[in-house]
Formats: sequence, structure tokens, C-alpha cells
Amino acid sequence: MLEIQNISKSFGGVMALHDVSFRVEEGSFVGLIGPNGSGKTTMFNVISGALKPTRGAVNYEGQTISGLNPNVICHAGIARTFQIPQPIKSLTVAENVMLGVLFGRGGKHKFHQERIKKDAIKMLDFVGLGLDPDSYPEKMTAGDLRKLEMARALATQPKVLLADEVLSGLNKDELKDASAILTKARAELGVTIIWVEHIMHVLMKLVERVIVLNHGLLIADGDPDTVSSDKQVVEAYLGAE
Ligand SMILES: Nc1ncnc2c1ncn2[C@@H]1O[C@H](COP(=O)(O)OP(=O)(O)OP(=O)(O)O)[C@@H](O)[C@H]1O
Repeated sequence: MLEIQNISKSFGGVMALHDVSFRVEEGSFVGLIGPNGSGKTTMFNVISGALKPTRGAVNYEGQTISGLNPNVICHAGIARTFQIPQPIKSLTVAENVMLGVLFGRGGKHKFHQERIKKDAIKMLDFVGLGLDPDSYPEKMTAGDLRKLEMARALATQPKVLLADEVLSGLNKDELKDASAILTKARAELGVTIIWVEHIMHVLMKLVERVIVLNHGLLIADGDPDTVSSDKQVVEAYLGAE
């Protein structure tokens, strides 16, 4: 479904990604991990169209999408959540999610405000955000902000979701809720998920495959048990002697 083909990305002298290749099959739930600065966000930026790769290509459902604008890629079915949710404060909770409906896969055919709002509210229910949809996103807890961010992304009806550190800054209960939304999105909506996360003990329990980056290089790709005992991975996290 998604093929990352020899992707390199440099920023001046910094090689953020170096000849990285992997494939993601439809319906899979993949963790993308690595120490700080290893290139995870850069990879999400390249896949979602925010950055153009220096070399290589991203292929999605048989088409090359690298170089296309983010709105075109989102409309084709690849959505992302951001590490720091930043809802538009002048829009209501429902209106923030309605933006997702409009820019997503179904958007072009849905210029009917009531229908768009209905879809948005359905997604707020899906993520379990119990706030008044007509309220404004001020003073929301970290957990609710995260749910709103996930509702906005899922409202685009993605085939692939790039989930960027959805657990960061959450307490224990919020953390459970946020990870349960990913599991549910995959099970009930059939979304293929690539999940960047630093909270490893939660990620390792939920994903079926882990890809590890270190200094822009792919150093491991396999099931959680194999990857977590891989010598290079352990050294990358703990620091080699
Ligand atoms: N726009 C940019 N300009 C210059 N350097 C950048 C830019 N974006 C990322 N980098 C550099 O590229 C490297 C990879 O950064 P990236 O943010 O992709 O890592 P990461 O694995 O997501 O880190 P973290 O876990 O801390 O979020 C780092 O050395 C970073 O400083």
C-alpha cells in the first residue's frame, strides 16, 4: 500500500534520512521509533508532503506521491496527527473536525453543511470526546486536545494514518484512551497506522511490527520482541560503549 523507496532528506549538511526503504501493507499497525533526532518526524513530513525528499520516492497505491502538496496527499487518503495539537481557537470543537471532513477523501462531494457536521460529530463520538460540539477549544485538557486532534485526522477518512506521538504529555488514563483510539481506528475503520512514539512499553504491546531509525538510517525492522532485543537497537537507545 505504501512504499518508501530509498528516501534521503538533507537539511544543508544534516542528513536527516539516509537511503531509507520500507513497505507498509494495507491494514497493518507499524511502530516507527528511534532516539531523538533520528529522523522520524522528517519521515512523516516526507510521506505527508510537508517536505520533498532530496532523493527517493514515496509510492502509495501504485502512484508516486512524493512532490505532491499535502492537501492532495490528504485527499488521497493519508492523514497525520501532530505532536502538539493546535486546534483553531476561533472555531468550535465540531468545526475543527469539519475541516477534516472537508479536506479528506469524501470532502469534494460533501458541500452540505449539515452532513459535514453530522460526520464530524460521529467522529467526536468515535474518539469519545464528550464535550459540547458547539463549545470552543479553550481550556481543554491534554487528553481532550489529543482526542480532538485524532478526530480531526480520522474525519478525513484516511486509509493511512501517520500518528505522531499521540501519547506525549498525557496522564495514565488519557494514555489508555489515546492508544485505544488507534486500536479502534484500525479494527473498526480499517485504517493502516504508522505510529511514532517514545512511550515504548505501550507501543510495543499494540503494534505488530517496529521499524527503527537511528541517525537517519533504518537499523531494524521486525516484530516487537525481535526488535527490542536487537543489539544495534539497544545500543542506539542506551548509547554504545
Ligand atoms: N527543518 C529542518 N531544518 C534543519 N534541520 C532539521 C529540520 N528538521 C529536522 N532537522 C534535523 O534532522 C534531524 C532529524 O530530525 P527529526 O525531527 O526528524 O527527528 P525525530 O526522530 O523526529 O526526533 P524527535 O524524537 O526528537 O521528535 C535532526 O538532526 C534535526 O535537527
